[in-house]
Amino acid sequence: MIQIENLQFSWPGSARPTLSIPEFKLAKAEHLFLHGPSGSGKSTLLSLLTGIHLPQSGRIKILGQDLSRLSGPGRDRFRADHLGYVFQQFNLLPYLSVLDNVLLPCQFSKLRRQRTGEPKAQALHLLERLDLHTHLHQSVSALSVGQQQRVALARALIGAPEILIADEPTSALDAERRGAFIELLFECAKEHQTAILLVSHDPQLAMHFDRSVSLPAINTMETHDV
Ligand SMILES: Nc1ncnc2c1ncn2[C@@H]1O[C@H](COP(=O)(O)OP(=O)(O)OP(=O)(O)O)[C@@H](O)[C@H]1O
Repeated sequence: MIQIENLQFSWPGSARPTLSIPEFKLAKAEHLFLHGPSGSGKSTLLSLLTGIHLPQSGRIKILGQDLSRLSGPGRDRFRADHLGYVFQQFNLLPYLSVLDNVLLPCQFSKLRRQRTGEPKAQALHLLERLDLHTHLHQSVSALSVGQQQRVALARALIGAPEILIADEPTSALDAERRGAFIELLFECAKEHQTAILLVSHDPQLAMHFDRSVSLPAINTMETHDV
């Protein structure tokens, strides 16, 4: 699903690479928990896996596709077709309703639209599972941070992408909502054989995953804030 070889990435102006990863793999349908100290490069790695940034050297293959071989618009299309993602800042569109935000991936990707069959019905189902069905037509900017986090999960899951990438997706949720969030995540993943790569500082989440990896263990650069 994900294959990294000899990856090197430096932020512009940085004296040394943030990431230097000789090898990393995520298998089909594998659920991986990624952790590491603040500043160790977890979000940077996710931005490379989602094709938002490109490494200066090395290779990232997602579903066999080398991301560096795609154009910018090609990477956007690839991401829309195959990846569901929940970013730390959610990246919801504030002027759209909850329902329309969840439906967005089906507008950007014909593949995701075809996989859902009936996008609106699936959006409603996901929002109901996340206890957001009474907020369907509300603007997302009027929601609490925890509610926005759950909208971002529903948006990531619609249309059954092959890989779900999530950066601290439960940080704003209370224990009960975190339980519902994780339950839905794994239920959808099981149903569609979705691989999950989830970054979190919450060690309690690790037990739900097949494998737990510390970023400093795979990154040969020592970058974290001490
Ligand atoms: N847009 C950017 N431009 C320049 N440097 C950046 C940028 N984003 C992150 N960095 C730097 O890259 C390093 C890794 O940051 P990153 O956000 O990937 O860490 P992280 O492990 O996700 O941290 P946290 O757990 O606090 O979210 C840090 O030194 C940070 O300052």
